[in-house]
Amino acid sequence: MPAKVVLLDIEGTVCPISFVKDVLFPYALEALPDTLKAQWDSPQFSKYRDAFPPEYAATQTAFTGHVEDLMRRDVKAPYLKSLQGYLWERGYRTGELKAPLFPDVAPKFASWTADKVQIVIYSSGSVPAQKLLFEHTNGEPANLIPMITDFFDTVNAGPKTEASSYEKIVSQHPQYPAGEWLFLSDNVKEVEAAKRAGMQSYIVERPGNADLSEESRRQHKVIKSFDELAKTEH
Ligand SMILES: CSCCC(=O)C(=O)COP(=O)(O)O
Ligand SMILES: [Mg+2]
Repeated sequence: MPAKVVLLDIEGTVCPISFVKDVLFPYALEALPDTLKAQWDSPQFSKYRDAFPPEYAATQTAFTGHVEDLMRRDVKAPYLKSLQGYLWERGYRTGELKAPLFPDVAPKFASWTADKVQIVIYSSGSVPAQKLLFEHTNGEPANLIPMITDFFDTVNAGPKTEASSYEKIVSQHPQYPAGEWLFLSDNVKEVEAAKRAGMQSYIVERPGNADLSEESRRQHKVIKSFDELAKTEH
């Protein structure tokens, strides 16, 4: 059945993993010391600080060490993801940060929109960080937000490797049963969770992504570009 909703992962699916690891993460780490010095006790920053475990929210030194450790290990803790979105905001607003979408992404957003296919995002990045990214892209148009119906992260949906998270996302859009959703992700475990929830789901294999096992290739459809999606699939 053709999908009426396309649910998209971000990192490794619409933009390269290297943009996140080599551009966004270093930007956040560089912005951190000045942000802490200027805003540690400010009402606008305290919500990010207080979301950290108390032992790390106690001092700027402990906080910085924990942020560095989490980013080094790419731990997708919601309180880190929320802080990262805050730290990236200035970079996107000043034009220093711009999301390098794969070339097929923005044109496909336009054709899905023309075909009345809903575009929904589900990423470990926080919803505010997702919105910044899609508002500031290298695409044409640069701001893809008007084409996106909804945004989900691990806070409002749950972990991306659990079927219940995909069920929750579907429950937020009850006019579209799970079978009418197509989830696209670079992560095999996420694809498997979406399938357990009744969605259609394919692996997206982009340059720079982790290698896929032969077993994954046997069990799942793998695409290298959104252009490979036939009209019968969405
Ligand atoms: C949208 S924020 C930048 C990406 C990010 O921090 C992240 O963790 C992306 O993970 P994904 O679930 O999109 O692979
Ligand atoms: Mg991903």
